[in-house]
Amino acid sequence: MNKPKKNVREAALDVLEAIDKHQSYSNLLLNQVIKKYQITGPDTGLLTEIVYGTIQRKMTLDYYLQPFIKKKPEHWVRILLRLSLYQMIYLDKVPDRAIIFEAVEIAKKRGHRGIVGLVNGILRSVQREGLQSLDSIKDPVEKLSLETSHPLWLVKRWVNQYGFENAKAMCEENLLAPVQTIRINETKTNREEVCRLLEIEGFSVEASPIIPESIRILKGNAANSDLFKKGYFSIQDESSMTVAYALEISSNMTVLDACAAPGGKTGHIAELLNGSGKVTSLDLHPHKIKLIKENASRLGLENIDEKVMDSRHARDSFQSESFDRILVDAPCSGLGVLRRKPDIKYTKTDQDIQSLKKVQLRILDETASLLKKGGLLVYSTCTVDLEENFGTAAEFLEQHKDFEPHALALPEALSHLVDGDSNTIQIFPQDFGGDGFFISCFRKKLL
Ligand SMILES: C[S@@+](CC[C@H](N)C(=O)[O-])C[C@H]1O[C@@H](n2cnc3c(N)ncnc32)[C@H](O)[C@@H]1O
Repeated sequence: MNKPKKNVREAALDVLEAIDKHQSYSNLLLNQVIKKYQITGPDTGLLTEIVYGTIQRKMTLDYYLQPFIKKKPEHWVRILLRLSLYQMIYLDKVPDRAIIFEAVEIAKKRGHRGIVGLVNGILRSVQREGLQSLDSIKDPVEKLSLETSHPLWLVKRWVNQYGFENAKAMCEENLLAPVQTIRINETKTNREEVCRLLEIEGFSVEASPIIPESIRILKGNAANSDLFKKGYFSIQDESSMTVAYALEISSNMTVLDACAAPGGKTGHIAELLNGSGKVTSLDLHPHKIKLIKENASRLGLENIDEKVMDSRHARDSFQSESFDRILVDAPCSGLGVLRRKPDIKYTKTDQDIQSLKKVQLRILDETASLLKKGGLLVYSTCTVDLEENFGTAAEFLEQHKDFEPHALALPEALSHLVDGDSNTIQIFPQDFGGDGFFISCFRKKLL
């Protein structure tokens, strides 16, 4: 194995600095740095854990560091302190003295002697004196915010919307690493076969108790399996897989996926159509349309038609009433995927929610006329927010008297999460370990 071109902690510092500076997504930057510095094997896991863990716990780490910091340090020094403290508190595998040694070496490379002394001094003081307790914070909401590193406005909002216990369970779940899940491409193979082949390859797997065509990967990264390259499966979260169920797909249907990239749900719908019908997949960004094409070709799906298009102007390109099903898996605040993209929690604001709601309603409004009478329109998001989700769904119905709520069709294992014949579901990350997701279904009236 080649030696990586950069030490893992230094690489972690680079990624964390770039995320803060350029507001870039952690997953994209991490992948770039792994490639650039040729980081492989267990080092990839360690780098990922340090980067994600430090972001996930940023507010808690700052709370612990605060009594030891007398003067505001340079930005990179604060990040170095955070990532070192993260390892000291949450990573058992490396002794504190090794973590401090590494931090000091990085400080020597990057800064002057004063900074080296500062980093060494602060980390040694933490080691000697221990961490200030969170128990001195009397307000339970403020304590939850600091304990789980979720901004106060967000915790307050969730407590108001869902109650303290639900908000707490969600914040705690958001700190856990998600289990990787895959969706079997049933046009090529079946779940038993893929389970068997993955186990031969050395993966540890179990059949999903939630989705009949899904497998949970308990050990290993399924993206590295040959079966992935052969198109036997896609990597997709279980909550995300439930969306295609709500569309009630059957053979020969024409389906519009109005916000389709990178194509997770497009692929699922095309598989359910099993070679018949057609999925028309739109996305605003050409580079993202490329991802849908690559996925379709890997999965061997020929019933997908990808187009770069702003769905807010879809009526210019399609005749009215030309689709049996429409999916609007809308651009959203993403508060249901904080385990995968923890940086979102520090950058999103309640103003973002307001403007996203407008875009979502605009796309729903534009595409509604493209649906055939009797057809189903599904609006979904990967967020947990009452106003954004239920608010948009309610406003859509209010403005479109030709639509009515349609009882959600879901995998059997999720029926207990829906009230009677409700047309909506809010999946919380703590429900079964899937992403937070909202799904709602409307039917266009026949008359
Ligand atoms: C939540 S993601 C969709 C995920 C996708 N359905 C999947 O399952 O892989 C939302 C997508 O909407 C796209 N988007 C945002 N605004 C759009 C618009 N006005 N028209 C079309 N696509 C848009 C974004 O580029 C993004 O890829």
